[in-house]
This record gives sequence, structure tokens and C-alpha cells, in this order.
Amino acid sequence: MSAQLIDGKAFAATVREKVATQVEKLKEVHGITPGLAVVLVGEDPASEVYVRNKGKQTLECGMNSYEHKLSSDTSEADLLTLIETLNADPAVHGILVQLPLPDHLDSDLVINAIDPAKDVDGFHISNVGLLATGQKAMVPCTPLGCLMMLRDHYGSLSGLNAVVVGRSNIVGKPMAQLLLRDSCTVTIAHSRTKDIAEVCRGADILVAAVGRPEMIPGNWVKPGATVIDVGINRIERDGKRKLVGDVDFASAVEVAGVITPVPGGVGPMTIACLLANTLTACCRAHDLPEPSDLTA
Ligand SMILES: Nc1nc2c(c(=O)[nH]1)N[C@@H](CN(C=O)c1ccc(C(=O)N[C@@H](CCC(=O)O)C(=O)O)cc1)CN2
Repeated sequence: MSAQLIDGKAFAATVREKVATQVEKLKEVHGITPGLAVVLVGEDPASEVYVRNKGKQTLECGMNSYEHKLSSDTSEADLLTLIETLNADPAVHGILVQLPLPDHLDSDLVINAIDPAKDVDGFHISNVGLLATGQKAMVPCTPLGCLMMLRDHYGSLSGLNAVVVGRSNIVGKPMAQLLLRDSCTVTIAHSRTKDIAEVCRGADILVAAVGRPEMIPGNWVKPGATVIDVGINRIERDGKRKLVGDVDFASAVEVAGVITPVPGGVGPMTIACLLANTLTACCRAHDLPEPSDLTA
């Protein structure tokens, strides 16, 4: 039997609509317009597309968008000066530096220069610590999107066995923290995990975030499980370029109960959650109630 697909595109559109409604209210009642600044260094083609889409969707939600495109040889000092300026700008509620950065720039240093209250990526060390200790944090967009889809499907995640394959700071670790916060029993699996197939087969919720094309086959999936595929891998097959996830969709769809496709699954939720985080950051900056269905 074939699994039910989660339509991330449609889900993301619903999130964006909710954000737009709240933004309109903020403008009408309080005269406040949330603002998002996105910084791109260099000419990575995929990053250029993501940044363009971020700007477009920010404006469509009624927020202000500030785009800063810097050349690939920008010095760390110049980038840090820009971040300082954005930190001090009251019209900017969210700051995002598009990753990956060129090799000569220290990503950790740059990310940790962002005011944690404006860190809508949730990558700043303060937000990482707040999330890990169950406090109010800015939550990384991709894991937040996965959590929203899981909550929508299950209602409560309490007591479910969740396996997160991948231990990156951007997805794997925060995903595990969020699932733990929702009372799942969480295992983080990775390249050194012994009998990883058997570990995965114990999962009610299997989140694949390893960055290896189609690494997880259907026989690693427990029948009826929910599979969330975070991978976005560009491969060439039969002479054609193709986007695939970390899960072998063709075999997994036959075993899983629910599955996210690639493309059109988790990906679109990343930008939708960025807009939600910008709204949240704006509400927090002005001591206003934040929309509870758009945060963790
Ligand atoms: N500062 C950040 N950098 C990066 C992040 C991030 O969250 N913050 N994530 C990724 C890139 N990313 C957003 O920045 C992103 C990735 C994928 C998608 C998306 O909609 N994917 C589509 C397919 C799009 C395609 O054809 O390429 C899908 O999966 O359906 C949106 C945003 C790395 N950098």
C-alpha cells in the first residue's frame, strides 16, 4: 500500500496566510511592520534562488524586506559591521545570513554576532542553549517546519519513538530537541551508529537529515511509520538533473504510513517558518503576544 503524502507546499501556503493575517493586524492596531534583513555573500546559484524567494515571500506577507548582497571577497570585518548596523536598526526584527558562507568567513563567528533576539534562523549559541534547556528561543526554520507538520498529523507526539538520522547543528540536533520537548523518545543516529537499519526500524517518526542522496531504503522503515525527509540533493540520473531526498522514496512510500516528498515536502516549510519567526521576533521586540500556532 502507498503512504499518504504530506503536501509541504500547501502546508507552507497556510503558514504564510496565517503570518500575513497577523502582520495585517500588527500594522492596523499597532502601526508596526515586521522587517526581515537577508544577507547573501557571494554568487552560489542555489543560495541566490533561496534569497530571492525569501525576499518575495516576505513582501507577499506584508513585511518589509531588506536584501544585502555582498561580493564573494567581502571581508569578515565588513560583514560584521553590516550585522552591527542591522542589530541596531529598529526597523529590522529578523536577520538572516544565508549559508553556506564562502570559506574565508567563519560562520560561527558571523552567526554569533547577530543579536539573538533577531536571529530568526535560531542558529545563535544563545538560542541553541535556550532550546536545549526548554526555554523561549528562536527555533531553526527547517526543524520548526517538520514539527508543525508532525503536530498537524498526530495532534500529540507524546510517547512516540522518534529517530533523527543526522546530527547537524542546523537540522539534526534542534529537531531532536523539539521532538524531546514534545515528549517523544528520541534517538539521534549517524554515520557511526551500530546497526542503523534496526535503529530506524524502531521509529514511529523517522526524520532523515543526513545530506546523502536516497541513503535510507524502504526496508529501514517500520510499516506505517511517518517519514520526514529533510534532504535536498541534486543528482544526475539518466542524463537528467534531479532533486532527491535522503530517503529512497520509491521503496519507502510502499512501507511508510505517511511521507514527505522531495521536492514539495519539508523544503517549502523552511521559508514559511522564517516568516513566522520574523513575526515572532517582531512581537517579542514590542512586548506583544506572539501567535502560538506559529512557534514551537
Ligand atoms: N541561513 C540559512 N541558510 C540556509 C538554510 C537556512 O534555513 N538558513 N537552509 C538551506 C536553504 N534554504 C533556505 O535558506 C532552503 C532550502 C530549500 C528550500 C525549498 O523550498 N526547496 C524546494 C526545492 C527547491 C529547489 O528546486 O531547489 C523543495 O524542497 O521542495 C527552501 C529554502 C541552506 N541554507
